[in-house]
This record gives sequence, C-alpha cells and structure tokens, in this order.
Amino acid sequence: MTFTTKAWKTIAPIYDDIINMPFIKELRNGTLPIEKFQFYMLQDAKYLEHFGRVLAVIGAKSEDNQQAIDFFEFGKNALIVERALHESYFQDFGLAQNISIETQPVCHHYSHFLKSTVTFEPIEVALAAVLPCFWIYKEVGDEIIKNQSKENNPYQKWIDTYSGEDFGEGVKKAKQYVDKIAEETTDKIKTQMLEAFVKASELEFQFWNAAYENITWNRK
Ligand SMILES: Cc1ncc(CN)c(N)n1
Repeated sequence: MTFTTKAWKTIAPIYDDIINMPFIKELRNGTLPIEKFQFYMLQDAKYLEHFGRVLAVIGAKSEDNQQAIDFFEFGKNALIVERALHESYFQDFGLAQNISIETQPVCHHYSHFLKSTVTFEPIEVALAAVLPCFWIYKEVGDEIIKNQSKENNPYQKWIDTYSGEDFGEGVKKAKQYVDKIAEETTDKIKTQMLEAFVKASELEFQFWNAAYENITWNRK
C-alpha cells in the first residue's frame, strides 16, 4: 500500500468530521455567516504567508531539482494565486487590504507547527506535514462541487479555486513526491511522516472550527 493510501485511511474519521462540520456545510449551501468567513479569510491570509515560506524551504532542501522547482512554484502560488482570492474577497467585503491582522491561536499553532517541522525534522516529515494543506482542500472543493445545492453562492470563487484543475495538478504532484520519498526512507521516518500528516489534518479541522466558533486569544 502506498504511503498516501495508508495516510488517507488513517485520517478518514477526521475528513468525515470536516465534511460534516457546520463551517463546510454552510459554505456549500452559501449560508455561512459572512463574519465567520471573514474570520477565516483574515486568518488564512496570515497562514498563507507562513505556508508559502515553508514550501520554499522544502524546495531549498530538496535534493531533486524538479522537486525543488515544483515546491518553489507551490510556495509562489500560495502567495500569489491564493492571496489574489483573498484580495478579491477583501474587496467584496469592503475590507482594507492593509489592515493589521492578529494571528489567532489555531492559525498561530498551525503556522508554527509547519515552520518547526520544516526546520527541525527530516524533509520527508515536512513533505507529509504540508500534504493535507493541498489534499484536504482539493477533496473538500470536489465534494462541495458534487453536492452543491445553491446557485449564486457567495463563496463560489473559493469553491472553484480548490476544485479547479490547476489546484488539482499541484495536489497530484505533491502526493507523488510524498509517495516517492516514503518508498525511499526508513520505517522510523515513515512513522513520523504519518504522525505529521495526521496532526496537520487535525489542524485543518481546527482551523475552520476556530472561524466558526470565533476562537481568539480573548480570555473572556
Ligand atoms: C489553513 C489552510 N490550509 C490549506 C490551504 C490551501 N492551501 C489554505 N488556504 N489554508
């Protein structure tokens, strides 16, 4: 069994919770309250600044030149393509582009989990840690497109981005790199890869949940 097949089976309960969580259901129906989507978009803008850099570091640490080029490109896309999506929503919501955003707990944890993994763990583990950021978004985008009930969904641009072919091509490549590197590594590192994949998947759930439940540093 390939690493990615095993990894997806392992996170099946988490993915199921993602698909059934209120944030995703309401995003699909177009009924998600705008302030919850704004919370998500603002935190995600912060997240992508870190994520883009994590991908670039994976590129820099890649022995294979093609893998390096692809990860530089993924990093660039996180900062350019996904940021453009955010900017268009900022415009739609009348938010200033340059407002200062405080990074809230889950975004803080997820960003720093990825940054510490890419810095202190073997590259195989870093590759596994970033894969849910690609793969879960693609699956969620596809699932929404298949089961969409509402025309004129205000979140259609988001849905189209992540169910789109361009994003899908990147996901396919990232999965191939992870499987190849897993085949060439030790059992010990494969176990660490799986742990990182599961943790990042859990954090994808928590990221949307934080937006829905308004989880902030506020102690009240
Ligand atoms: C938290 C998160 N995870 C993944 C993605 C998709 N790159 C994203 N935009 N935000």
